[in-house]
Amino acid sequence: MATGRTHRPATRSRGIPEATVARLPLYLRALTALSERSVPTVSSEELAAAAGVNSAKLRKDFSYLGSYGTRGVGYDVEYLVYQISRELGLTQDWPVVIVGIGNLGAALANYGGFASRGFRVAALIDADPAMAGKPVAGLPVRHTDELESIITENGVSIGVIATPAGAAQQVCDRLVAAGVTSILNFAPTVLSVPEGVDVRKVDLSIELQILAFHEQRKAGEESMPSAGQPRAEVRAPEGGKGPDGEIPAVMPA
Ligand SMILES: NC(=O)c1ccc[n+]([C@@H]2O[C@H](COP(=O)([O-])OP(=O)(O)OC[C@H]3O[C@@H](n4cnc5c(N)ncnc54)[C@H](O)[C@@H]3O)[C@@H](O)[C@H]2O)c1
Repeated sequence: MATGRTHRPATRSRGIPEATVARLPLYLRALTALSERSVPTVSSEELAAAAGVNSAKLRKDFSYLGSYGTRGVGYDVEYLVYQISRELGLTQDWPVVIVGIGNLGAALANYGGFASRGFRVAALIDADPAMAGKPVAGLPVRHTDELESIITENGVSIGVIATPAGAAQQVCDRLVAAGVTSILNFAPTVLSVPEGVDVRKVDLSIELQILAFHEQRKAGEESMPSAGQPRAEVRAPEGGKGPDGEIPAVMPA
């Protein structure tokens, strides 16, 4: 769902391509589900299907981790969960701040899935003085005046921006100046960041627009005259569909 824009090379220094890094969370999600069902091993085909990824690509991805599985047995689920978590840096706790505690920011703050994946919401920050001190998801909202001290005191390196688009760049600049080096941006605007700062953005309306494209194409196919008639070519967005008909809108190749 997120599109990334980083200043990093396509291959990280440890030799794992960015596209592989982007698929690791998909494998981890599928493996975690298997682990919760106490499944001990999984074949590359089964795991690829569960993650919505091609199995040859999965084997190539795992070779970067030095994980080749055992012929006839497959991959050890628990070990892969550990290995991928370690590779993604999830074996440590990441304090995160959310800036902009409106409809979206409050919903994100209330989402329990961050904590279970190693992301602790350290503080909720908003510019509205009327919100300061009000509890949201068990945390008092802090005023933006405190942004820099909150970042420093909590050792925060990841910031989430859920402000209106017009405020996002200024919030981003303050976060970066205070020491944040990774930003998840929900505001519908492109952020400028210095070298070494990673930005991922999430835009559900872009996902809906891609689905609308496919809906339109399906409707066009249904009303198409029989074979032999000329038809206009409609190109699918880059990436095409996944194995289960899923449209990987932003999955890197
Ligand atoms: N990415 C997505 O899929 C998606 C989905 C929904 C909303 N959004 C975007 O998320 C943002 C928030 O949407 P919302 O519905 O929660 O809006 P909202 O108006 O309910 O909340 C915005 C909050 O940001 C605060 N704010 C404004 N300027 C600020 C600043 N400089 N510093 C700190 N806080 C500030 C406001 O006081 C308010 O509490 C918008 O940009 C919206 O377009 C994105």
